[in-house]
Amino acid sequence: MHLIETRDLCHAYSTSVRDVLHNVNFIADERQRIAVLGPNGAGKSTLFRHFNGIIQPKSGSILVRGEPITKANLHEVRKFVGLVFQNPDDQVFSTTVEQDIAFGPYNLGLDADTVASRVDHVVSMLGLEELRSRAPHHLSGGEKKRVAIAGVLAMEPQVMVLDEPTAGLDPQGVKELFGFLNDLPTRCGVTVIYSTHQVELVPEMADVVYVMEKGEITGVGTPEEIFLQEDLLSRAHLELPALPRLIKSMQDHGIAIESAYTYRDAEAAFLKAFGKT
Ligand SMILES: Nc1ncnc2c1ncn2[C@@H]1O[C@H](COP(=O)(O)OP(=O)(O)OP(=O)(O)O)[C@@H](O)[C@H]1O
Repeated sequence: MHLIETRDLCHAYSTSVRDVLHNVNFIADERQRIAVLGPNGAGKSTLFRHFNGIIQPKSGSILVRGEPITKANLHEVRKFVGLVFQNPDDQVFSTTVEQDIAFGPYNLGLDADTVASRVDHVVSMLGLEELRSRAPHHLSGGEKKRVAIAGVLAMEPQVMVLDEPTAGLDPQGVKELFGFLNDLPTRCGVTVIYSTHQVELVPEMADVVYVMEKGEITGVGTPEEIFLQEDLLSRAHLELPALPRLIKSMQDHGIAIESAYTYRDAEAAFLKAFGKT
């Protein structure tokens, strides 16, 4: 049984002239890191909103732990699948950061001690100690983003869905956040699904990559399988990350070097190509 599965999912907003999602088949399993890539308007956010029942399919289905989402299980589904919105202002609204993070766990009906210990835990996991008593509306965009993530994490979902989590973060913030998300499956047994326009870190940070274009899934596979398909990438306005791009250019110039996608593999490929191993 999959944690999340969509079958031929179609969606149209009331104002849409065409389907915004068309026959989308998507699967998320335990402890996976799944990247969803695609140009603006491809339908990534719309797909994510189905995962915890914010919107419903026009046709096709969405199953969470093998069950369709119904009014009766919506609360359980939202405990199981946590969604971090693209814009943290849609999520962060309490008087202090601490209260904001506590909001979700309180809504789950947890007692005050459990809520307090969950807040402490995520504050330390995300390094938010200095922000705890600050007013969220005075935080920078990147700080707000971390608070929004902490609020969802404090509900201890089994699946964390993050809509462009790195948008608005500085390079160090992107690196830290990806490092943090990368550890979640092994550290907490959580499945991480995220959309991003930053392909550079995807080879390091995804077991499975979905590519979307105009509401359809146009590619699915490992980062290596996806980044090998030049046509697929260009149609979806995606670039090959810098390291594999450099290696490919060297190969095109006749230099004998093995293809590599992650930093570690690329380093090994360079050392081997230049006789240093
Ligand atoms: N609430 C809505 N009502 C009507 N149309 C919508 C609504 N939300 C999104 N759309 C439309 O649905 C399409 C898909 O939008 P969506 O936000 O899902 O794409 P996305 O891939 O997440 O894009 P981005 O990378 O820009 O965030 C777009 O054409 C968008 O204009």
